[in-house]
Amino acid sequence: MGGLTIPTMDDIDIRSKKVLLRIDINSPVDENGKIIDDSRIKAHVETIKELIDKDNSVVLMSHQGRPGDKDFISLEEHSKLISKHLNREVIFVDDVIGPYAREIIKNLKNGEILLLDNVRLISEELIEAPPQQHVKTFLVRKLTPFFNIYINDAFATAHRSQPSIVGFPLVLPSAAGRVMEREVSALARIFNAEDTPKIFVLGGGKVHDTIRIIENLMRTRIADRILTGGLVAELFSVAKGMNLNTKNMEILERMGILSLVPRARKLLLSGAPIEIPVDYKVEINGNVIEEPASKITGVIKDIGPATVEIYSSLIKDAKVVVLRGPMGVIEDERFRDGSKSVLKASLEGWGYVIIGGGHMISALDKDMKIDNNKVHISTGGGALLLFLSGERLPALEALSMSMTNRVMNNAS
Ligand SMILES: Nc1ncnc2c1ncn2[C@@H]1O[C@H](COP(=O)(O)OP(=O)(O)OP(=O)(O)O)[C@@H](O)[C@H]1O
Ligand SMILES: O=C(O)[C@H](O)COP(=O)(O)O
Repeated sequence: MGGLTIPTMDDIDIRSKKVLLRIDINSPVDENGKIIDDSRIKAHVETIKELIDKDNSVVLMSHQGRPGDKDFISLEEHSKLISKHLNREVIFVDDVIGPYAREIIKNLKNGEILLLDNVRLISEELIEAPPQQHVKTFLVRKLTPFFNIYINDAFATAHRSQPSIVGFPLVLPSAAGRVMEREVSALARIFNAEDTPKIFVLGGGKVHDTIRIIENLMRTRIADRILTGGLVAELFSVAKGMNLNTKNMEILERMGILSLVPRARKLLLSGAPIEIPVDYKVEINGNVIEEPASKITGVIKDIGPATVEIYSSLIKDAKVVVLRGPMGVIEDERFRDGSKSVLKASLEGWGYVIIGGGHMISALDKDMKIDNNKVHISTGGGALLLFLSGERLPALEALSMSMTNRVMNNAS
């Protein structure tokens, strides 16, 4: 991807070794600190299974939240969920680099799995710095001697230049795990010039990030069409000179979105193929009504049925469809139709579909048929945004560097 080649588990000898496996099981938790969605945990089962089947002993490392936040919790419950999905025992140790953890790592036998506690208990893990600096951290220096191999399966943390992500690849033979590998090869399709037409369906509330994505799509001339929803659509509607009425303008102002209007105008003037909704579902005094985009009186909450029809027909002809961010306020059942309909059209079309972002993924219904050969559901949030903005992901750079280092070491 982006010219980077990264080693996978097929490129290194991973039999009967002691493996350090960086995963991302950072999960949403409720007010009592209980995990409410274990999809990231489930995603890593395949990589762990493969390592165990190859007679390795596996030490799992992950973060959860950040110090000071409510979701900064121990990984004990995570260990139980990994164990449940793997159907095998997972030892948990409430330590990361201390003598107790190191002793257990040292004595771990082939076929055994150990989960270390939240790696962000080690303050070094919060520092963003280049790999060469992170090689010198206590985390990397204390743990490296116990391992033969480092595998990074944490695509969702690929945008962080932290020691557990970029430090180990410089000192241990390293490779991408199966989740990382799948993400990278699926996302590489986005920048493959041969797969056209490509349609991007961009919605949600992270408008500052999304405008960077659109700027990159223009720079790289990757998108044939960009269909907007959510607050992204409102920004481009204002930039096109539509009158969204005072209430919606106040919301955009409060969220700092109006400051992006000049950038949005510049994109439109440079010929960006951006489509905006022709109608919306709005809320007025608790009631839901449909209004044409030219006559908005309520608060915009979803794209309307005419827009769904136009977007769906465009999506069905695409070779690659990328969906990120919902079309409306999907937390409210009354405003989920827009997101569900564009998802349905994408799944029914003949193109390859990439779905990213927690909200859009949560709009997938259980009865929607998902063909894994043509649908990729990304585990990445921030990492996916950065990737789509055309920026390099430190995790991939470090894995790529590890390969160059190995080639050089073998030659000397
Ligand atoms: N018209 C709208 N007005 C206000 N909020 C909106 C509107 N449309 C969508 N949203 C909000 O956008 C939020 C989701 O956007 P966001 O960009 O965070 O997407 P995401 O897919 O969840 O991203 P990630 O998983 O990376 O955090 C939801 O909380 C939703 O209510
Ligand atoms: O959920 C995420 O985006 C990743 O787990 C990274 O977490 P962070 O934003 O706290 O670094």
